[in-house]
Amino acid sequence: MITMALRLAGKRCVVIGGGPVAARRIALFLAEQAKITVVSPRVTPEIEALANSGQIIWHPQPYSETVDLEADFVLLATSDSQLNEQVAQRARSFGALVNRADNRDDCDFTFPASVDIGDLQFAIFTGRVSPRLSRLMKQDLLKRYKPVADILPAFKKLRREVRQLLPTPAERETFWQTYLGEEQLAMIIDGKWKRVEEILNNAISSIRIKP
Ligand SMILES: C[C@@]1(CC(=O)O)c2cc3[nH]c(cc4nc(cc5[nH]c(cc(n2)[C@H]1CCC(=O)O)[C@@](C)(CC(=O)O)[C@@H]5CCC(=O)O)C(CC(=O)O)=C4CCC(=O)O)c(CCC(=O)O)c3CC(=O)O
Ligand SMILES: NC(=O)C1=CN([C@@H]2O[C@H](COP(=O)(O)OP(=O)(O)OC[C@H]3O[C@@H](n4cnc5c(N)ncnc54)[C@H](O)[C@@H]3O)[C@@H](O)[C@H]2O)C=CC1
Repeated sequence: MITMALRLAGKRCVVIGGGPVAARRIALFLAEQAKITVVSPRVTPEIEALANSGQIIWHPQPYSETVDLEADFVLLATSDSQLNEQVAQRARSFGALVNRADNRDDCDFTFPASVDIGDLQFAIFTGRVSPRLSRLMKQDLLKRYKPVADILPAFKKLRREVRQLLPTPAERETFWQTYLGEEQLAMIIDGKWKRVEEILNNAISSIRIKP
């Protein structure tokens, strides 16, 4: 299995069904600027608002064979399993990649639980075993790694300084291996970034004063 971050700008995405599961996934595709069409007699208020503001197209009707499934991605999120199955087959005949919210074994791709904390991003899969566990681990990661996300801007500056001071990749690798290890990560998680920053700054200063 390959896990990857896809660029979806301009890609066509058709969503059948408009409940909370569809709403969650629409938000993800929309954030990547995909072109989204939803077909569903009823939708959540979030989906309705997106349609009203022209960010997505909503056809307020049940699925029928006349629905255009020529798309890059088709998300099946109705509560009718038989329908999901039937549409999955038709969508694949048009070459679309299919996700079915109700059947893990009939998905060409699946959604991870994703956590964004500033520039820090995690994607969690459980091999399709327990989405509930994914959700719980997501909460745990959010709490645990918030301090790491918070120091990324300061870290960016330090990394730039090291890059300027040490001309070769090998020297930079050695620097980071020497001064940033498991112990320092544990300190950052523990809220002791200032101490780690001091160590790194001292190390950088000592390179500066070398002849
Ligand atoms: C295989 C996969 C395919 C896919 O849908 O892409 C799939 C399938 C199914 N989910 C089901 C149920 C639930 N799903 C959630 C929640 C999430 N489900 C997500 C992903 C995935 N769900 C893919 C696997 C990813 C992996 O490898 O872990 C998350 C991570 C991402 C997202 O949905 O955006 C999101 C976490 C949200 C977050 O980020 O917080 C909850 C909990 C809740 O909502 O609180 C429940 C109820 C409790 C439970 O069952 O655990 C059912 C049974 C339906 C039924 O019983 O009818 C199926 C069908 C089946 O298993 O066959
Ligand atoms: N993968 C996941 O993360 C999860 C998957 N599920 C599964 O996904 C399904 C959808 O979940 P929810 O959004 O919570 O369900 P929901 O019942 O709130 O929404 C279903 C949507 O499908 C629409 N719909 C029904 N018949 C239709 C038709 N013939 N044509 C077009 N649209 C139709 C409804 O109008 C509604 O908008 C659940 O039935 C369950 O099997 C449930 C929870 C999480």
